[in-house]
Amino acid sequence: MTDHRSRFLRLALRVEALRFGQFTLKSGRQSPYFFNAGRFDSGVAMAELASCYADAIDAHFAEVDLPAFDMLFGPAYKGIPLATALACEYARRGRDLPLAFNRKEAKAHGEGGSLIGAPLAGRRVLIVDDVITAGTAIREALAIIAGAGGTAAGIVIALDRQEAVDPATSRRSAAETVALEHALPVVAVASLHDLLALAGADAALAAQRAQLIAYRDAYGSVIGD
Ligand SMILES: O=P(O)(O)OC[C@H]1O[C@H](OP(=O)(O)OP(=O)(O)O)[C@H](O)[C@@H]1O
Ligand SMILES: O=C(O)c1cc(=O)[nH]c(=O)[nH]1
Repeated sequence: MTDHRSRFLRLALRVEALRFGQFTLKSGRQSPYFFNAGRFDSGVAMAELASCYADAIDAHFAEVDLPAFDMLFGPAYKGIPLATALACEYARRGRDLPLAFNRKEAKAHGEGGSLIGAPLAGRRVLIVDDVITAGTAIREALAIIAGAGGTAAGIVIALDRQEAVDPATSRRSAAETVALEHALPVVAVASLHDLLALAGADAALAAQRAQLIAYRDAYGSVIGD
């Protein structure tokens, strides 16, 4: 497993952003695990997370000659601190990227509207979010960017849960579906596959493995090892 994957998973377990139990997802599915990006709730934890995102992005785009994106967008709510922390990490690495995010409810006073930050028009925008399950949040973000005159250049998430939108009809994951439909790269720092690999090698996680596999077999894009 590449360094940024295992660093991220161990960090997420340490700050209890990754937890095991029974959770209801936005899609209504009952999941034996949950990734709560709200638990990166200190400067050090958020800075470490941002460095994992930047390493994953740089590894993915290493072969591209021109900068593949020139702006970051964080969808409300959890994408907002993630995109902001990533912008700070890129500044630390010598790249100053414009940054924007949205409000879930438009504001009628003051500056008004639902977009905050640098203008999206004419930019190649990298969407920064925490997790993809069914892809609903990412589709909304794509519509916001297009509506504001920007061009989506890619999507980066911390965790790809690798779930099919409707497993009865297709086992293609939501992330792969969005990638194909919009011809966009979807970069995940880590995936359920990586979490299962870690669970297989780590005695403290071994007890979770059977439930993760049962869930993956019910909803996942990948079945079997
Ligand atoms: O792929 P999906 O099925 O859309 O699920 C993943 C999305 O769900 C959560 O967002 P939520 O809408 O709960 O908002 P939050 O960021 O305000 O917590 C999460 O932060 C992802 O953005
Ligand atoms: O599908 C979701 O709603 C979801 C899954 C997850 O692991 N984390 C999260 O914030 N949302």
